[in-house]
Amino acid sequence: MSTIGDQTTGPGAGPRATADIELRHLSRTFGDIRAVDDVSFTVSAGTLTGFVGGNGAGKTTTMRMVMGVLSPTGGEVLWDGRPITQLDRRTFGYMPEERGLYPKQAVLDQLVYLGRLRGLGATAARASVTSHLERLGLADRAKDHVEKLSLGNQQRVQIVAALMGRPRALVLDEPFSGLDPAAVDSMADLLREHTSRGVPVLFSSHQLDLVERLCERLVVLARGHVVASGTPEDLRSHSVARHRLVLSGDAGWVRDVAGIHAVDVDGPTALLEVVEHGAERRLLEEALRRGEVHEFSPQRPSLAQIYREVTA
Ligand SMILES: Nc1ncnc2c1ncn2[C@@H]1O[C@H](COP(=O)(O)OP(=O)(O)OP(=O)(O)O)[C@@H](O)[C@H]1O
Repeated sequence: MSTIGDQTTGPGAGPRATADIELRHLSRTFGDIRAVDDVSFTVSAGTLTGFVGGNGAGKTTTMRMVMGVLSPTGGEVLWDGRPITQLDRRTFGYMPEERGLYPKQAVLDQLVYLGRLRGLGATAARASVTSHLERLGLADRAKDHVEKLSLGNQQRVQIVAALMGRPRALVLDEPFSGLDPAAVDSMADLLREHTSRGVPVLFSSHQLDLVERLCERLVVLARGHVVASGTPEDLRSHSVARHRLVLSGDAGWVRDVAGIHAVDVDGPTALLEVVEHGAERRLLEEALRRGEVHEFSPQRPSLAQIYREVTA
């Protein structure tokens, strides 16, 4: 068995990895279903990229094509600027949607075995697994059979399986699902250590608050298409501006102001979208004419709001 990497255990040690994963016009059909349709984006070296989209949007299918589990019906995946090979993929850490641990094998033995399959030497595999189990609070469960672990702890074992050694890239399908807040924090720290040494990380998630907190870049998929991508700030700058208005009297009249969409009105408080440039000025003049204005402030759109807009 060949050995990939060195004897170091932590993700932060050793030389930097600096290659990108590029998806170019990737498509996949299943019969009549266009599960993934002309998807292009880059997971840049050292970048944590969140992959979001509703159920059935095509995230898992896309990740499977990146990992060579499924072949594309169109397009290609590049690694380091050239078509990706199975050998390249052996150096990636992958957490598939179907988790596939052996229930009746001890955690440590199973992970060391998986590390050996990934090309790690026996000593390096054991050292990396042990250090990851400690980081994820599972050191005392190393000798337990996987089936004895709670679902959340089985998920932690899956994380170790994907992150151990020194993967050159990470492709993680819902890695945060089922984790408690402490495990989410440990996982986030681990991912940051990988990105800080140049590893491109792509992970899917339905937890938009978490994606917003962690990601430097985002790709939003809907019905097999990329409907938005970029940094959270890029996406925000394309979002419809929202303002909060607080008056001394009832704010119901704002519903009739041209160019303004009243998202929510509750007594003297209104949440508004400015759909026509300059309408906020008209609105404010009218508000001042009618009485006191306690607050008129732009609202920073949440990722959840942006997500609803781009996938509508
Ligand atoms: N092996 C398959 N055979 C037929 N259809 C499939 C197959 N795999 C996926 N699909 C279809 O492709 C579409 C995309 O599915 P996919 O699992 O990639 O979405 P997803 O974004 O990962 O969804 P979720 O968030 O629910 O996991 C869906 O319509 C799904 O039913």
